Amino acid sequence: MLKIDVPSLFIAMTLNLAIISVTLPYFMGRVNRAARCAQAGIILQTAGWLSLIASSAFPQGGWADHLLSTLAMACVSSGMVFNAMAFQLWCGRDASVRLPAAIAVVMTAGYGIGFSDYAFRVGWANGLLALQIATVVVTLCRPPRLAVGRWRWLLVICLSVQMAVLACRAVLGAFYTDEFPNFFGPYLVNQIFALSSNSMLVLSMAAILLAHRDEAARDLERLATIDGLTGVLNRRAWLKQASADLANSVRYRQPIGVLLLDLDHFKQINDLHGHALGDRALQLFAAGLRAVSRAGDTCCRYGGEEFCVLLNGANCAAIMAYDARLREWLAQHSQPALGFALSYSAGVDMPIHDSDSIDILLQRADVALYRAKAQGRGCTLVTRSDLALM
Ligand SMILES: Nc1nc2c(ncn2[C@@H]2O[C@H](COP(=O)(O)OP(=O)(O)OP(=O)(O)O)[C@@H](O)[C@H]2O)c(=O)[nH]1
Repeated sequence: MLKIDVPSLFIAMTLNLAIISVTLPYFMGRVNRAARCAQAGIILQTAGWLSLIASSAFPQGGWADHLLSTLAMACVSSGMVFNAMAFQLWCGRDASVRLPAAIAVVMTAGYGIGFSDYAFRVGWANGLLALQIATVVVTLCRPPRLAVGRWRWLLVICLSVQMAVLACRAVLGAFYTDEFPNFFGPYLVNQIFALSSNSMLVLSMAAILLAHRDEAARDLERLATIDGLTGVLNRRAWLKQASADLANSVRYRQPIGVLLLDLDHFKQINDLHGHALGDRALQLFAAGLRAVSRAGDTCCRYGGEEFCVLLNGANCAAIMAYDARLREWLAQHSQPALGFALSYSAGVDMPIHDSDSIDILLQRADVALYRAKAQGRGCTLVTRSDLALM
């Protein structure tokens, strides 16, 4: 008959947790809040298990046992709070974990106060830890704000197993104390808990690393598509999006247009006010584009001091209205923010033939922009006079 030695399993698990706590920051890096929360959660869980094992070295019910066991409960439950924060962040939500945090506080306080009553403390601690995990499972099951991988379901499985075993321990400890008189004894529920804790630890680590990899992939995607200085799309990402939008607008016979914008005398701005203020002018301009854009408008930094907007569902009048809103926004904001008025020239184009590509639209808009510059800057011209009728 196979003998399952409960204390050895718990010691092995605590050792694994300790090794993970030390090595995880090295492999994962402390790159963002979610990673730091996950690492803090694992460190606290390790501290909790170490305290629990240390408590068994002292006389049962004595002050050292009382202190170390209560500390263990505080660490384990707050470790779960930090892990829950990481899960929230990885799902694209804010790190709100009020309910698990409140359960951690209430559970630890009640455990410390009622420590002398074995049935109470075991029922209370295990029951509330199970409830705390249940709140985390429910949150994980809610639809995430970001497209996340299957790690979410892996965590749901791991946590649900832990929750079920904790709930059993709560019931046995509180109502069938004779069958569950201590934590490290060779009782079936202890053996199941020790085995499941070990295997769930391995699976949870895999899920955490997968979640972290998901996030790293999202960061890379963002870096590859967003202009670092202004926060709007870069040219490559915009061209991809604009080509798809143009194809759709041709298919569904919807109007669409391109507005190519170039800041006026930007070299002079850099020369007179310095490169840093030049950068701020670019950021302000991008903020203006975002402020006046509506759903369906996609703007990007086309390069240097040149920007581009694709206006879905917009005819020429709507594009000129966008342009007027932008000029008004800049008139209000550029002087107070920069100390000088920021102006731009722009060219507008819309498709003539179904086969017109986004590159052709941009080429024609660039010709109109060139004419606007030649006419003295600070104005927006359309490529052909008949566009105004579209
Ligand atoms: N501060 C800053 N300047 C930039 C950036 N990218 C490009 N520039 C500057 O933008 C200036 C563009 O100058 P030009 O192409 O001569 O255009 P301009 O001075 O705006 O003249 P017009 O377009 O004819 O009105 C150059 O001096 C570039 O160095 C940037 O990221 N930050």
